[in-house]
Amino acid sequence: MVKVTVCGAAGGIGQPLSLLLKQSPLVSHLSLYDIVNTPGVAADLSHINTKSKVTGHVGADQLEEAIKDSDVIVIPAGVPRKPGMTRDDLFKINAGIVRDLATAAAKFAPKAFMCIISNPVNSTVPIVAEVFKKHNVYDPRRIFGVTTLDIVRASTFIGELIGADPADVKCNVLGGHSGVTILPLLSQVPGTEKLTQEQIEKVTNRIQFGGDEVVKAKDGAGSATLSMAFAGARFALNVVEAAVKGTSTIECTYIDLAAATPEAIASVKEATGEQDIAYFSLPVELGPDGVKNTLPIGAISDYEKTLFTAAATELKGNIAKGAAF
Ligand SMILES: NC(=O)C1=CN([C@@H]2O[C@H](COP(=O)(O)OP(=O)(O)OC[C@H]3O[C@@H](n4cnc5c(N)ncnc54)[C@H](O)[C@@H]3O)[C@@H](O)[C@H]2O)C=CC1
Ligand SMILES: O=C([O-])CC(=O)C(=O)O
Repeated sequence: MVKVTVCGAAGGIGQPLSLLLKQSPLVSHLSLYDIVNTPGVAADLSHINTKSKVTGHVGADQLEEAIKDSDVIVIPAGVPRKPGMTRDDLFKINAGIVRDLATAAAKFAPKAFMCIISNPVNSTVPIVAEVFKKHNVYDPRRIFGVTTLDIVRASTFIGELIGADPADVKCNVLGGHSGVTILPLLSQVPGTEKLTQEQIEKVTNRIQFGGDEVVKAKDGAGSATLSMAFAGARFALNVVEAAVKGTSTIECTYIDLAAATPEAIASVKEATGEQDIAYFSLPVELGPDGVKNTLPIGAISDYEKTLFTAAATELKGNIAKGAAF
């Protein structure tokens, strides 16, 4: 029995994400929470002939029921960007939303795997961690910042460039989830040797600012929703599969380095010029308790080293802001 709760389920990400989760035979109860419209979304999805039960819960009064005993909680609740905004500009509104949802999770589903999509991810993950610490239920292995869209974008853009099927292109993307904190490691991807330095820098920048490309194209109507739903479902279902079936999958995800191995922590220190960073996205092997193992960064190019230094400063500021909130 696996209960997955989506908080923000009526939104641009929430609806297609819930649709993709409804298709999984691994989910037995899909619980949809939002402050609006979840009864309709739940009624609609409940007609799909997969075995999971769908329930809709609307408003703070129904949050406990929505969240209670969840195994996985996915949070795409909050406001998206408009052109000209940074992800950090969303902090003012989204920090409080995420804190309140995390508080309910800490009380009613303290063992749930928390998959945080709401931006700014670099800060919202530390917020969730601090809430869980306050309630004495913190396990850093169970809280994840969902950075899967960066990995999905890297596969797509690199695949286009080197003429490979994007589904076969695996590129680790480390660091955080905003602009220069997004660190795609192209030098580790077979087939990129043939790219010029100019091509490498251009595609790196495109991966780092892929979110802006969508925000600009949507022209005031929000940010990535469909590709995010795809990425979010992939991540959440990998977490479920690792927990239920013991399938070992490696996904890059933004975690508290308290859950990382000494080798992985040392590799972050080395790559960032000996900076102390509390949260970082690393290749994580998922298991029955969440983070089972973390892989070190591995060899990186001189160009990638310069990216790590720039990322570290911004990331540290984002983390401190979230933890202090
Ligand atoms: N991690 C990532 O890679 C990505 C993150 N995002 C972020 O995901 C978030 C959601 O984006 P969209 O779905 O496009 O926004 P949206 O505005 O379409 O949907 C957000 C939903 O959250 C709900 N909501 C607001 N306050 C809530 C509360 N207190 N409790 C529960 N639900 C609440 C709204 O009613 C709405 O249905 C944004 O912060 C966005 O920046 C977006 C794309 C990628
Ligand atoms: O760009 C945004 O604001 C939404 C997001 O995080 C992304 O698409 O990567």
